Amino acid sequence: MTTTTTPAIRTGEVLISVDAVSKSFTGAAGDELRVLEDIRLDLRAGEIVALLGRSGSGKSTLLRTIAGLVAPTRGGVRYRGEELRGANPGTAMVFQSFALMPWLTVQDNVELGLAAQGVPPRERRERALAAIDLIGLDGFQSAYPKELSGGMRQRVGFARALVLEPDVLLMDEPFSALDVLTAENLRGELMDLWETTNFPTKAICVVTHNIEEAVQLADRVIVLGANPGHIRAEVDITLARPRDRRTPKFAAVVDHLYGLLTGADPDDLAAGPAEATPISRPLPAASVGGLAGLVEIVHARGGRVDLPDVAAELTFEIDDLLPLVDAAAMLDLLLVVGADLCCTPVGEAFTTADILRSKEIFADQVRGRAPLVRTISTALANSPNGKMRADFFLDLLRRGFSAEDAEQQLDTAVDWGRYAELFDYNTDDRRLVAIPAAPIVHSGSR
Ligand SMILES: Nc1ncnc2c1ncn2[C@@H]1O[C@H](COP(=O)(O)OP(=O)(O)OP(=O)(O)O)[C@@H](O)[C@H]1O
Repeated sequence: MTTTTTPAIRTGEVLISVDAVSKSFTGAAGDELRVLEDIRLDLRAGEIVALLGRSGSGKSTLLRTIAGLVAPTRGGVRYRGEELRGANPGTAMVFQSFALMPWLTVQDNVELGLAAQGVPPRERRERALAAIDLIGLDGFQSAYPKELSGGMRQRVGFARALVLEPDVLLMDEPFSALDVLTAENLRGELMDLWETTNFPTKAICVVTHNIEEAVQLADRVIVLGANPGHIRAEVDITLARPRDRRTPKFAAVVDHLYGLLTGADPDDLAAGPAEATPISRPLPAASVGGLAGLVEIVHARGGRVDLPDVAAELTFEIDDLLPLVDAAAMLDLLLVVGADLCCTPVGEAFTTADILRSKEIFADQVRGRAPLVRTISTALANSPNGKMRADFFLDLLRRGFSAEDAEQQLDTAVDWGRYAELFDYNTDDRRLVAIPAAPIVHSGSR
């Protein structure tokens, strides 16, 4: 495979239009779960577009809507001007999980889509062999998936999509199930193929939560915000290819995207902390230990750190680190400035105080800024015996979250409430219990 810095000439025509798409699912309690809100997006020939966002921001749902596998609740998707009525004929998908048929050989797996299109057997065989060759699997056509490494299996996943010669190749976290080195190799090879003029595909749309991957691959990054998923920013990446992640220019783009992903979403700030509700301002999935650890790191390094540096040093995935950043920012313990994290005065007091004082500070912050903790705390204070069933809060949360996310919200609230000594959870009867305020001990009192 050859590497070239000259991009193939492509026309830039609009291939797919996502037109004011909103998508809701029905939650476990029969309520509406809003997952995408008013998404507008064109995919043009010649470009690689990355959909970047945290877990739950609706990236996969958006990709599946573009593929015609999920029907929008409102708005529509057009392929070459035609409104989709089912699967998008101009796309093929590469999945994170490879999604191969274990009982079929590599050859048969690659031929599957062609068979579904009614392509005659002889042509199927020839086209599949060419795709297998293109993606570096020559000689493995008779192997079964279980005989292949993860990287080889994903090559089959690519061959199976590319053999269809789709206008737009859709990829849902295609490298995230692979080890770092294999992922890096396959990404590099895909980019080499993309740069050649005979690559069968005119555009690529890739879902990722990995910022460096987005910068490595994309001409344009769409940053998605959550609750519900919406486009927060669009960033053109004009770095020359092949892209070297060790250059300062590459690092600057990564920093910029980090800032966009971690900074306060202007839409989230519409309501101040006091007016926000448990549903409009969900708790980030961060334990007290995790977020306190992050504040400690920032404080120990002089009160200001570069977030990508810390992530790289700790070998964190952004999905691991961002909830901690969000939680610390929500509680005003850290401030996010671009890609930097700064310790706030409250954060400094929290991290340097003794344990009792640190708990008091934490309690003040969660009462003021974490709506779910405030709601539970107030409800318990108003209940006759200071106890309430956890299911009561779960039912309320299911009006805005999936069953799994509602559980996660309650788990986080209990962890925060427990540390703040506001309430606890009794596993025997699944009730939340208010922790009575400790009596104030005055000096001299007995
Ligand atoms: N078929 C479905 N029914 C109900 N809820 C769904 C369905 N598909 C997705 N969701 C919910 O929609 C939200 C967004 O999911 P989606 O997988 O699109 O997000 P994502 O950004 O791709 O997340 P991840 O990176 O974790 O895959 C989640 O809360 C998920 O639980």
